[in-house]
Parts: sequence; structure tokens; C-alpha cells
Amino acid sequence: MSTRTLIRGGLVVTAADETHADVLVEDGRIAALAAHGSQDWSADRVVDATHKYVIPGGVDAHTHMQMPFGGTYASDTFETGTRAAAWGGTTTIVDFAIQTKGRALREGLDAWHAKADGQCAIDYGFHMILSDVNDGSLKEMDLLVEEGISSFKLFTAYPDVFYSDDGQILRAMQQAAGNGGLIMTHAENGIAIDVLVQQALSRGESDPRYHGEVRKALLEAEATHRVIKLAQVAGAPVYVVHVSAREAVAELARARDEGLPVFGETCPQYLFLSTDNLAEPDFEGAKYVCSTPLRPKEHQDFLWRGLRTNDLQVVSTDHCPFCFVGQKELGRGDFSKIPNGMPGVENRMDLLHQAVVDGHITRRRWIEIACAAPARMFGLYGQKGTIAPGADADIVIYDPNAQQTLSAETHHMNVDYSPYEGKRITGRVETVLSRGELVIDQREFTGRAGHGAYVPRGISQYVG
Ligand SMILES: NC(=O)NCCC(=O)O
Ligand SMILES: [Zn+2]
Ligand SMILES: [Zn+2]
Repeated sequence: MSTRTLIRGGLVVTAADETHADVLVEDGRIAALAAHGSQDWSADRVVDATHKYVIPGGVDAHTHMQMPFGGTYASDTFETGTRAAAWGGTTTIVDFAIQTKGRALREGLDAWHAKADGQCAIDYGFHMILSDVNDGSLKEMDLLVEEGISSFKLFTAYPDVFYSDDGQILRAMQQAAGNGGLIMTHAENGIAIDVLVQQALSRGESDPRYHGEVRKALLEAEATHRVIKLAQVAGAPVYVVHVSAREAVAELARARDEGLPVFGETCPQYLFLSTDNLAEPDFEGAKYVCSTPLRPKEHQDFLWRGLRTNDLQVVSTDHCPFCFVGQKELGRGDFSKIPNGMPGVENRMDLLHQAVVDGHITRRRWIEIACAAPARMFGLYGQKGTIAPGADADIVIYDPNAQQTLSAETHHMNVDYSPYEGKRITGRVETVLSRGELVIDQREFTGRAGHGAYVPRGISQYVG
């Protein structure tokens, strides 16, 4: 049976414009927008958005639900992680399926489908991590692009785990140049970093803060430069994930000034946290261990600037939570054994709204970097990332004046700490629709595991 929902009285904010409009939702899609009260629409349900923003659901293009890493698993399952995402106003995630070395891409993809199927509260897609570039996996890339896995992550970091050498990365980029796929790179010089890790440990430097010291900004910049040049040789676009160093932003900016199809993502942890957090005493710094690492505070200005100038296009979370107790603690006495990753899928939309309040970005830029650009980058735009007739009715009613304090006591992510504990935020998600269904209704979860559907993606709309 068809359900009509009318969202009345709000300010509709998209990446393109801001309009005082009512929004009519029918059969899970946006049916129409019209000036407040100008249409006599009947509806089964009316959502009052007076004094609120009506924004597209967030698109978080970088998550790792229940990812195996460092001898343990990221602590959010697809069920808990997507529920938390909904609480935070995100209605689509793109997670990473992983190829095991020596095995087919298909096997990894099937395994990730099995984990997510029937578990998700919101829609989801997959990128594929290439851990083993060979003739077989290169051929498989073509098939995956055709069926909606149109992006592939390769690592210049983590030797013996996900690492690919330059020749392998070049071959994957050449394949992507032919099939329309987008290569994503984790750009840090992992070989050099491993030398520095061993040298630090042999000097007795074992605390979490040394994680930040050995993973040098210059080694992020070097790898960023290298993958850009490899992409140029291959004639392929490249998207650099979790950019944290000002020197890496400079590499992206230089390439983009030359007109190259080079794109970059940063994450809230690099915008709001720093090496000061990694240096917290009593092993508390372990909560902030992720790669690329947090940088000294000075880098934040360059990331904000990159987001304003569009040298960085996307803010994703790299949500990869590990509990402090029992997981982060695996690295007591050896920082290199701390599982890499931080939580954030629930906090991204709020933290970026705080950035609007603080004057770092405009309201429309908030929607661009958190909704529209990630949707476009990963072949979802039109269906996701905007509020326009025909788009999925993934809509957030956002109260820009509500006050909240971020805390592990109140968040919904399955992790025993918040990296943002005690941070005051102006603005809060009030109501969330996913394909027209209420999943958060005035700060109550009304969704269900299994509502979220797998979304096959097209070719990047930045590229194709
Ligand atoms: N980023 C991180 O520390 N963990 C997740 C894996 C990755 O994205 O490299
Ligand atoms: Zn990475
Ligand atoms: Zn990641």
C-alpha cells in the first residue's frame, strides 16, 4: 500500500540551494517540493519541520563494520553500526569488502554480503579491498564494476597485510582506466614506516604517541605523490582516503591545479583531534590510534581550507571502532599492536554542523561534503545525496539549535569510549527517514535490522 508523508515547514538545504519548502514523499521516494503551504497535499503522515532543516540523509563512504584487524574485529556489526549511523543522520554507508590474499574477489564480496544481509537499518553498498593484484583479480574487477562495486581500495601501507607494490597499484589503475572503476588509495609509505616502528620499539618507545611519530606526514605526502603519478601514468582517476597531513593536501592541490582527476577525503578525527590526544597518559592515547594518524593541531587549518577550496571533496568517518578494554589494550607495551581505527559513524553529521556554527564551512558545503559529493563520487547521486523529485526519500530533520554533549554514555555505537567525550555540539538529528520509512522518530529508534537494502552503485559521477 502506498504511504504518503508530508514534511512541512522546514528549510530544505541541499548542496545546491536552500529553500523554504514542504516535501512530499510517496512510495519511498521524494515526489515533489513546493513553497510552504502552497499545495493542498493530503498525506498519511505529517512531519512538522518548523524551525528545522530538512537535509538529505548522510552518505558515509568509508566504514568498516566488523572488520578483522590486528587479531580482533571492529566492534560494530552491520546491525549495531548502521543503527548508530541512523541515529547520527546517516542513511547510506559504503563499507569495504576484503579480498583475502590468494583468494578471489568474489569470495571476499560474498562474505561481506553474508555479514550485512538482513542486518542493516539503513542502505549500504560495498567497495572492494584488493589485497592480491594478479591476472585473476584484475579480470574480476571488470565484473564487479558491472554489478555495482565500482571502487577498489589499494594500500601502500600495512606490509604483509593489505600492501600492494607500485607495479600492482599501476596494474589495478590501468584496469580501472578501462572499466570505469575508481581506485582509492591508503597512501602512506608502509615499508619505511615499518623500519621506523622497529627503530622506535628498540629504543623503548612503546606508548601510543609513537604511533603518530613514526607515521610521518612526509611519508603520507610521498605516497600521495606516488599514487597520483601512478594514476597519471595509467590515465586513471584516483581518490585518496583519510588524508590527514597538510603536505598530502598540498600534493592533491598541485595535481588538481594541473587538471588531473585526483580526489581526496578527510575524516572528522583529523579535523577535531590531534597528536595531543595520542599523547594522553595511562595508555588513553590508544583510543586515538588510527592510520593515517592524527597530526599536530596546525594541520587542521589546511584540511579545513582544502574542504573549502574543494581540494578535498569528501568527509567520511573511516568508522572502525575497537573497544578500549580488551581490544586497544592488545597494544599495551607495543604501540604497533594497537588495532588501528576509531569510531565516528554516529558523529559525522553533527561534528560537521558544528563546523558550520564555528564558521569553517557554509551550510551548503556541509551537505556537499557529507551527502552530495560522496554520493557523486561513488555513483549514487540522484538516488542518494540530495532532496529532489525521484530521489530516495532519505531525509533528516535536523534541529540546528538543539544542544548536545557527545559521550559514550549516550552514543549508540558498540564501543566503550567516545573520542569526543564531553564535546558540546550545537545541532542534533531529530527525525530520519530511510526510503520513506521513519527510522528515527523524534529521537526514538523506530527502524529495524533488515530495512536497509544493498545498493549497487554506478560509475563515479566525478569520472564517468
Ligand atoms: N584507518 C584505520 O586506522 N583503520 C581502518 C583501516 C584503514 O582504513 O586503513
Ligand atoms: Zn586506510
Ligand atoms: Zn578505512
